Amino acid sequence: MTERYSEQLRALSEPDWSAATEHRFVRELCAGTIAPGPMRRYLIQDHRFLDSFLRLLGAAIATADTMEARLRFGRSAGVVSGEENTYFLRAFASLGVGAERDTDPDSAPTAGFKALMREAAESGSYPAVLSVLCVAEWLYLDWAMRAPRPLPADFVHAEWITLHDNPDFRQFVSVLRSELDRVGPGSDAECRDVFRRAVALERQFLDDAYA
Ligand SMILES: Cc1ncc(C[n+]2csc(CCO)c2C)c(N)n1
Repeated sequence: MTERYSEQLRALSEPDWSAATEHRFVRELCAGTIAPGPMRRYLIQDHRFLDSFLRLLGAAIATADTMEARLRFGRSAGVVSGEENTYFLRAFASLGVGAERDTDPDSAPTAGFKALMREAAESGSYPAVLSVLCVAEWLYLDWAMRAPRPLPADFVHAEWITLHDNPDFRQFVSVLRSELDRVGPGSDAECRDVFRRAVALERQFLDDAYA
């Protein structure tokens, strides 16, 4: 039996995929034991990631080759712009994040992600855009769905997990994987390159929370 194309890409991205999904940040977040310092640093950097991510979703809306996919990306853009953004604002208030939200420089992995997302968006290539989106969503679902229950009491921890493991999000990851299975093999070299670089950056992004 041949493996799904998206699963082949995931396997090729090892050992970075497992290093990210089993990262110290993930373990401490899911246990509710993560120190405020790394949580703050992570969220400040991640909020910047979200801005470029929205641009990438815009590129997916623009480059998708079916209307059905375009509609799905449009709905996801609404979620990221709504619920997800308010989580950041409430979490910043709870963690006492002030001016550093704007003044801290971009970390190297944040800058790398912004560059990769811009590159994919500007390529105009639906398979390249899908490769980055698929990593950013599927890798998060992969660790979030394995979080031990009950979830931590602090909403800063618990909500970051449920944002990445809920029925709508699972369905979105399933669409992204099906789309990549469908169009990826026609642009194999490009997808392998972009997917692998995105997974390496995910791992570095998590490492950076403890830098
Ligand atoms: C470095 C980094 N990689 C992936 C995600 C996950 N993520 C980012 S935007 C988005 C879409 C809607 O939730 C998702 C799942 C993240 N937050 N930070």
